[in-house]
Amino acid sequence: MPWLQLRIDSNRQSAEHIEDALLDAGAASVTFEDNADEPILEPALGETPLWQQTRITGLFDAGVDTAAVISFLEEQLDLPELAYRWSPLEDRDWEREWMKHYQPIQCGSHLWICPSWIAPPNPGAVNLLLDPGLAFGTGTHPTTFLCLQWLDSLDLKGKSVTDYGCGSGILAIASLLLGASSATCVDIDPQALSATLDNTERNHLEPGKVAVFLPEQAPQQPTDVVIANILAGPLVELAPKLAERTNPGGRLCLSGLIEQQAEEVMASYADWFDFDPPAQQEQWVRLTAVKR
Ligand SMILES: C[S@@+](CC[C@H](N)C(=O)[O-])C[C@H]1O[C@@H](n2cnc3c(N)ncnc32)[C@H](O)[C@@H]1O
Repeated sequence: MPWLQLRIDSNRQSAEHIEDALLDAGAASVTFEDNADEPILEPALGETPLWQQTRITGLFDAGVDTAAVISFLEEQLDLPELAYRWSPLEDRDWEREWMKHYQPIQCGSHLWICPSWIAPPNPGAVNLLLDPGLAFGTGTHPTTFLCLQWLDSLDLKGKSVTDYGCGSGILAIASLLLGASSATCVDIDPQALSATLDNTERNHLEPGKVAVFLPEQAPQQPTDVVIANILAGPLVELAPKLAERTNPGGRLCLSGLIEQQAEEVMASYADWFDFDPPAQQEQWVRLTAVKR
């Protein structure tokens, strides 16, 4: 049977609501991707970040009444003009087509991010198993990739790590697999905290090594490494808090900002940290520093 796929780009907060509406409209399955397709212009420090965008794809039988589906969704989602795109998908391999997008990614000399349905190409490497889900962080986005490359370059043996804005927990889990002794994960989104715990289990890490918290509940205890892949605005606001969370001589990694925002972000941390030269991929910049 041939299929039709319906793509909707949305912010991540609405993604679950859209998933429910697609299933209620008769979708056979719904999948999510971090949407890194659109070029970023010059967002102000607090502007909605690109990484909050999610592409939601519903798969429908080709005989579906497309107009009825759209009017059902517009009504359910209370969106009079939903932005969407229908496209056909061949019967033979729709599932494989979708899975093909998630290939193992090498991040530095040791670390690979591998979807759980593919045998790790290098079994002797440090293989982090991760499947795409609602929480951000599959390793495909440059902001995450830059952090993973940096973690891979460090000697993390016995270090304590804070992953502030943990999403899927990918950075905390990578740190632990690379030798860190414990990880404190913080996120404003409870769904990210449960995804982090699920991914910890998937990677056969001792549950006691990872602790997850909403920001207001997070202990203030400093750690040896602090990583935050958020947005320039929150990174500036969080500067005193992240400084307090970093041990003297400890390392900081900030990601989720673009070149034009780097100077302002660095200035807000300058009272406590000495910065390394920035690293860049596409328009995204990663800042790393040592606490004095
Ligand atoms: C870009 S995702 C990063 C996820 C993952 N750490 C990675 O590198 O792929 C940013 C995450 O930060 C969270 N977040 C945004 N603002 C935050 C804040 N002020 N405090 C804590 N978490 C925040 C979001 O919910 C989201 O899960």
